[in-house]
Amino acid sequence: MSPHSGLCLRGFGAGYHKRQIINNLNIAHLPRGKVTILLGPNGSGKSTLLRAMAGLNNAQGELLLAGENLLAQPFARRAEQVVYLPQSLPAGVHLHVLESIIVAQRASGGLHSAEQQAQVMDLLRQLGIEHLALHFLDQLSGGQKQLVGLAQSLIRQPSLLLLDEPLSALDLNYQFHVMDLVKRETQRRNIVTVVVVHDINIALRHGDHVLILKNGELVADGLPGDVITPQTLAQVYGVRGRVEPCSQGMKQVIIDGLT
Ligand SMILES: Nc1ncnc2c1ncn2[C@@H]1O[C@H](COP(=O)(O)OP(=O)(O)OP(=O)(O)O)[C@@H](O)[C@H]1O
Repeated sequence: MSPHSGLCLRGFGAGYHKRQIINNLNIAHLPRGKVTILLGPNGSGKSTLLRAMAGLNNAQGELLLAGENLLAQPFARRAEQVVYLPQSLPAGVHLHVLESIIVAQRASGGLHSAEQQAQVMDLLRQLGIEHLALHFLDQLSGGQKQLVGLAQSLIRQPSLLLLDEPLSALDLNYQFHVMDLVKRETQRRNIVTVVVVHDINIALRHGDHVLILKNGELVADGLPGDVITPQTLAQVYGVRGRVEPCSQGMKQVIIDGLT
């Protein structure tokens, strides 16, 4: 596949009014149809990077999607292509789940109502939360809200999907379910997806590609099995870890302690 069809960052910078967090970041190619996992310690700049890509923080340099620089586009045009799911949904929204997803769908130029509703219900079914369709958002649990946020993001049909810790409030079953769905939809829609997680084993198991940030700098960019090594675990997180095959042959990380 041509590298021009995916996402490429050149001399990318991001930060806040008085504080630059990321300087001159270069990422050669994040492929379409693949899930890239973004790892890094607390405060390393993961959310800042995702928010800047979505146009929600200051950004400089080039953010090329299929060769087109998103930073040069008006915000409304970029918002059609890029969806960012924050770590938590805004509080105090008194809509029911179905309405909130239809609002997101309309914001990106949706369909007519019967078709709209069928598409939303199908997505809720795939996420295993169709029973929550008529519940109010402000009466859901943390994990249920997170699943609704994911439905709001997926319904908008972005070309670049940025998910900031979408698993943090989910139980083990939903973590697997969500990563499977995100992977399936990323492939089916042939989009670029970047997911922030803290669980190294999720990255190993579900990532097609891994980026690791530390202090706003890229310290690894490659296949999960190539970049998640005892050396990077020590360098990035200050832990002693082993990467071992489990009984089914899949790689897993075991942490023995601090370095
Ligand atoms: N609104 C803000 N204004 C100024 N600095 C900020 C702001 N938000 C975050 N920062 C700073 O930017 C740096 C990177 O924060 P960021 O939230 O991007 O990290 P992260 O890698 O997503 O962390 P975590 O894993 O803890 O969510 C931190 O030092 C943080 O203090």
